[in-house]
Amino acid sequence: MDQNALKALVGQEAVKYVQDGMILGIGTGSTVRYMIDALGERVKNEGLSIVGVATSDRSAKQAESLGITIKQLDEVDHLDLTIDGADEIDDNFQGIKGGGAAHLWEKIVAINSTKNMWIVDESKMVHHLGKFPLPLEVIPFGSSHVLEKLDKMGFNPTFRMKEDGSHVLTDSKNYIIDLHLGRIDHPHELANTLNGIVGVVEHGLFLDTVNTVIVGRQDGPEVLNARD
Ligand SMILES: O=C[C@H](O)[C@H](O)[C@H](O)COP(=O)(O)O
Repeated sequence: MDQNALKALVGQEAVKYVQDGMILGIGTGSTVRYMIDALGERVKNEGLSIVGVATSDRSAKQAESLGITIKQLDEVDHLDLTIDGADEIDDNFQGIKGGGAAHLWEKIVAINSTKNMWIVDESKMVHHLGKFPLPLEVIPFGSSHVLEKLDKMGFNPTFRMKEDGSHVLTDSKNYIIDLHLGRIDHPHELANTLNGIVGVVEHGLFLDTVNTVIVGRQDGPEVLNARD
């Protein structure tokens, strides 16, 4: 199976955990796209009744096009389960997200969700975080000074740019700075440091967040329980 087939596999597996009446957080990314497709099938074929809260405009649009009811986070009083992708997951089930520039909304949805499930192909499982550049969502105002500060701190930062030379913009119209760290030995310490930098809205370290990971492996989906 190629990478896309593994992504489709975990997307289809994840929707088996969705129950009638749930309020579901819907993540973002190429893996979640398959999950949304599979969810749309269940809504259409089984009459599954759920409300989705999307972590990006793209996911909301796709879900609505498939007949899935979407509400804003502030219109619901809780979320039962959120299904999202990830860029890296380490041996302690800590993760990096934000490769698709959606980690701010994803984190807000995740912390308001009773349970969090991540779906990934096996290439995302790593022993140590940090090979994947760590995304930061930053306010455009003064962002070059934030970049300079991050550079002086040794974080090897770059703005994420489009091919036309303009900044990648998040759904909140902010910029993304990627930190090329190579290896993150102390993710909680790094998270605290980044939380203290004015102008950084949110970083892509998702620590102590996920309950269940579904990994797409060549011999089928593997379900890992991270924490209850
Ligand atoms: O910002 C994007 C999200 O955090 C995605 O969930 C993450 O980047 C994984 O995306 P993909 O499934 O496309 O690898």
